Amino acid sequence: MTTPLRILSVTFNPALDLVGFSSHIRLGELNRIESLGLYPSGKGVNVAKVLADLAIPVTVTGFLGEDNQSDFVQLFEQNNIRDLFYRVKGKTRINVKITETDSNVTELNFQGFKIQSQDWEQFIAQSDSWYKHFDLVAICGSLPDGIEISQFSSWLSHLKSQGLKIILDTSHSALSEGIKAKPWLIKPNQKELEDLTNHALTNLDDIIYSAKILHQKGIENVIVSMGDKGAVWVNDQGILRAEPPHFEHIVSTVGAGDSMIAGLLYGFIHQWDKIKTLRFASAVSALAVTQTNVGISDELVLNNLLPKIKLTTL
Ligand SMILES: Nc1ncnc2c1ncn2[C@@H]1O[C@H](COP(=O)(O)OP(=O)(O)OP(=O)(O)O)[C@@H](O)[C@H]1O
Ligand SMILES: O=P(O)(O)OC[C@@]1(O)O[C@H](CO)[C@@H](O)[C@@H]1O
Repeated sequence: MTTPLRILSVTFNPALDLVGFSSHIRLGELNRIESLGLYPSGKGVNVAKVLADLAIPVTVTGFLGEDNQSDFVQLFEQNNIRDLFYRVKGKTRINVKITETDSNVTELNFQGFKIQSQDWEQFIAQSDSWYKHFDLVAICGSLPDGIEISQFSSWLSHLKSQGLKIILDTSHSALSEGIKAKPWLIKPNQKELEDLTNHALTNLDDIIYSAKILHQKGIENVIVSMGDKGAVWVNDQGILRAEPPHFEHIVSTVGAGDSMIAGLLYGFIHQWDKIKTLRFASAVSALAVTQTNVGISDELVLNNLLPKIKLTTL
């Protein structure tokens, strides 16, 4: 039997997500919001939450504000998530997420804490031994102020040179600079891919063309997520498209992409083929949009979703 892959999930800029519902948001006016929850989150934390629900051992790291860490600590303890977060002075940010009746989700993501150069230096010194303990490192979400983008990119290259498989799920300059390190997998959504290529991608052919170019540049797996239109996965084995079922009622799309990353990791750990892996990842992410928070709330519902994912080899 082969040794299971060991997973590290990194969140440099976590958040407490304040999730709510309003029939209609009026800009510039007072809006009364129904509270749906306050969840310790951030992209890599969400990935870990889903993996923990799927009974996969996972370690988390990144930066966490020491002044409001209790909800995170409780989450990690209750879910057996190994906590290697580096504590920094101050508070982790709160992000606001509001779903409206028409399923539109408005997100207000705040900037977060500022990382001091000594925090970054200590963090990367610790990361130098990751290759001994982990196989796959998922680096998820935005970079807080204080992390120089060029340092970030050369750090990624260093991790890669140590033999780690890097999954990079970020945006803006962290993505455009990060891909220079040729991560093993990236999962931009359509908007992130548009920003990266500087083109409006109006149809599936355009999206696939751009994904292929990134793949040819040395990124082994390029997966573009397209919200309710599903995802396409370009790698050496070809192009695979997944389409989720249609949901009349969306609770919150927040964390759908993170749930997809967790589902992909689950497939890699079990050495599933590409079709089985993307089917599972798509079902996990589709489940996420029916909930206020990420996670596998009901395995039966997840299993019922699996046959409803349409897969097409293109
Ligand atoms: N409305 C929806 N119905 C069904 N499945 C959905 C819907 N929205 C998203 N998904 C599923 O979730 C996946 C990821 O969604 P999306 O492209 O919105 O990711 P994202 O923008 O990275 O999300 P986030 O940053 O909030 O985690 C999609 O590929 C799809 O499988
Ligand atoms: O500001 P970032 O780091 O890009 O994204 C942060 C965030 O929007 O991502 C998660 C959903 O994917 C949320 O839990 C969190 O608030």
